[in-house]
Amino acid sequence: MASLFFFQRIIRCVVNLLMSCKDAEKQPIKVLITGAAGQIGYALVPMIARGVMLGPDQPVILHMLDIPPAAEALSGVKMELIDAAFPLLKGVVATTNVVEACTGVNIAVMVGGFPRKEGMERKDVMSKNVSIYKEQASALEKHAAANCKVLVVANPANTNALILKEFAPSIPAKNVTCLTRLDHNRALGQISERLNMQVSDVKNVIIWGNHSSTQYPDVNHATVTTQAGEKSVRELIANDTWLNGEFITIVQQRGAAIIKARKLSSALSAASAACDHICDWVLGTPKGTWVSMGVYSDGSYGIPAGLIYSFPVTCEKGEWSIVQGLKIDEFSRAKMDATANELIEEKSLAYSCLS
Ligand SMILES: NC(=O)c1ccc[n+]([C@@H]2O[C@H](COP(=O)([O-])OP(=O)(O)OC[C@H]3O[C@@H](n4cnc5c(N)ncnc54)[C@H](O)[C@@H]3O)[C@@H](O)[C@H]2O)c1
Ligand SMILES: O=C(O)C[C@H](O)C(=O)O
Repeated sequence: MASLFFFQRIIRCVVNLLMSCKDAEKQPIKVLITGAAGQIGYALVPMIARGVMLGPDQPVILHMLDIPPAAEALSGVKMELIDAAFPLLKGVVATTNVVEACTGVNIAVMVGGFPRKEGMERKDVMSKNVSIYKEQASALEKHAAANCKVLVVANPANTNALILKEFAPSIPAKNVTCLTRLDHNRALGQISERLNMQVSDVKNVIIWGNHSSTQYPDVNHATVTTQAGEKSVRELIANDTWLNGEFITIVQQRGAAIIKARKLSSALSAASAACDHICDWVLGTPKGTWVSMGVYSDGSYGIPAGLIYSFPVTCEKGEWSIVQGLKIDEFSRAKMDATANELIEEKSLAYSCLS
């Protein structure tokens, strides 16, 4: 009996040793979160520290940036991170200094900015936020790690990302993306609710274009795994009127519906989508599955080059590629062009705000 106990202890020690060697193999990844004292930041940082973004065996160091009026709240978030004793969390920098925040970061999640409030014009948010993104572009360009991957969450997300890309010319265009994964996940959620099926069985919806009410949620290539095999969403739902009407409007207006219900914009779902976006980008999309990401257009599907536009992408070895060759019908073409036109207008508005 005593020897069995001794043997078990030895096995446990060997397992612990192997686990700690495995842990020691991975260098911590430095993740910047701007606007970290805000509501998305508060939901996002524990997810990253728990391994939701980069995997359960990937140590992380969090760099949290906010502005001076939020410094005390930011220090409170740091205290809570320490109190949560996350095993993967190897360090926390909480600062209002943009250079300190950007130094050496491998991933930058840009959440900082002003959310639109009641009575504010689109231009009011645009002018405030694009100047933040112009300034932070330079800091990232000068101080982030080479090959830093950037995800812009703050609205107007596509145009902020474009400004960041244009004012950080040495950061490769393929490294600057914006969040439309929340819209993608919302579309998956609506389909699974309608069919009363598991959301994990639905895949390959597409969000085309802008993270705004002109986005086009497209189910023409989406499928559901059923006991009888893979079926198309259109075939299973068998209601094109709903799919071409109400479904699109629900997804386009979901952010506004959440603001109406919570009196605050979405935060937990936005944080979760940001983790999904980076996780798939870094670790790869499952075979046969694509996701939606706002990326720098190369002219695919006739979308003007030089916009940050949401496309279906697959990811492998830390690189995204736009899914090519999907059939686009007339209905989709019109919606894809309308959201591209809005992005062209936003781009010129952004430049007029900066001049
Ligand atoms: N793309 C998406 O899917 C999506 C979804 C939800 C919200 N959003 C956007 O994300 C942004 C953040 O939303 P929130 O609810 O967390 O807002 P919030 O107001 O709670 O937090 C924003 C934080 O950014 C900080 N900030 C302001 N200027 C900054 C700067 N120059 N540098 C660093 N930090 C700065 C603020 O002090 C604040 O703490 C908003 O623009 C919102 O519209 C995008
Ligand atoms: O902040 C908003 O305007 C809404 C947000 O972008 C969302 O989609 O939930």
